[in-house]
Amino acid sequence: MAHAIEAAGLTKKYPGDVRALDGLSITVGQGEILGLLGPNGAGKSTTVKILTTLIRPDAGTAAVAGHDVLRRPDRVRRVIGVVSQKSGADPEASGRDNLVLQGRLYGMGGAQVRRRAAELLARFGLEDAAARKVKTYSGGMQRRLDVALGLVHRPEVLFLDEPTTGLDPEARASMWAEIARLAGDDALAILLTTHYLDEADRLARRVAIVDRGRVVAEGTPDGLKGELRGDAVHVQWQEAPPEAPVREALDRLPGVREVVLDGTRLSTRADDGAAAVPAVLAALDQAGVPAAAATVARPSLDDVYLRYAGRRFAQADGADAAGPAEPATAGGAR
Ligand SMILES: Nc1ncnc2c1ncn2[C@@H]1O[C@H](COP(=O)(O)OP(=O)(O)OP(=O)(O)O)[C@@H](O)[C@H]1O
Repeated sequence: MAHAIEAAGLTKKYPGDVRALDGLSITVGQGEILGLLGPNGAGKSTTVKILTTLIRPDAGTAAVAGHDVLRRPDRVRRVIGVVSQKSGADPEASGRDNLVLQGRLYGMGGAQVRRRAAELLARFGLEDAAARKVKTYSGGMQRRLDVALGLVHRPEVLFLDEPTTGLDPEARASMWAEIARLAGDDALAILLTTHYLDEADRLARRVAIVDRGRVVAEGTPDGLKGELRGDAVHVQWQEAPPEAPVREALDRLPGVREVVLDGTRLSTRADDGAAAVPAVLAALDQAGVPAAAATVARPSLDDVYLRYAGRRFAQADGADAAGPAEPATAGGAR
């Protein structure tokens, strides 16, 4: 089997002429986490629905664990685990009963299913809460149970649709560790959809950036960031400056390129960010548009997204999904 997941040229239109997928292609190998990264509405959930046989594409092909999703959906369903955005657990039942019921749905018998439930409760740190109703669980515990439910029947391929949305930092970190173990120790192929750039950066061996229904960039997080030459320089104003003098000032500076002005914030790239900051600030001062602060950062996935999608991730997402930038050198803040 070449790949655990192989999708090529997927297209999908919804009523109202919404083109959710526009020729999307991805592959995921065994033991690999592919991060499908994109803002709200990019087409991530539609991709997962097609690969998990919930909906059919208008065109394109897809196979999961070697089974064609259109011709053998029954086989696909037996080898996949799906953890969707909305919890599938019964809040009125205990964690253990939820796991046992799920196992029975997959045809697992008495002792076997109880053993598997106990194993998963231990693995996900839910032993003490095993007999409690799920509605009394914290958000992090519920999410861990959701992942355990997706694993009861020992799938080969796991789909995790935004697994950490709404979790606090501690619960996110423990979920990340568990997901990494699933790909590492258990050699599961994992398709992880997320709109958190830092999550993709941290977890995924490869990232596919999806914008408007297609993959616009693909590679390892470090590889994608490494393709962006030089440093990212971010400039901040108290109030949005007029665009023309800002652009004219920066156009004249050698080594400064790819200027994107977005309200009070400007992003640009420079071969040597630390050296460029004083020149950038001086040029803006001279042009009558003095900035409040400037910082230098190593390129982030947000910068990668900006390069390929032509807009900032958070701007497309309508939320601060990018997380804080990681400053490598503090520039001339003032
Ligand atoms: N059943 C549907 N009917 C009509 N339009 C739909 C339907 N489902 C999704 N869409 C639209 O298709 C596009 C892609 O949606 P999709 O849910 O795949 O995006 P997403 O990347 O998963 O976003 P999110 O992060 O919000 O889940 C969006 O414009 C969405 O509004």
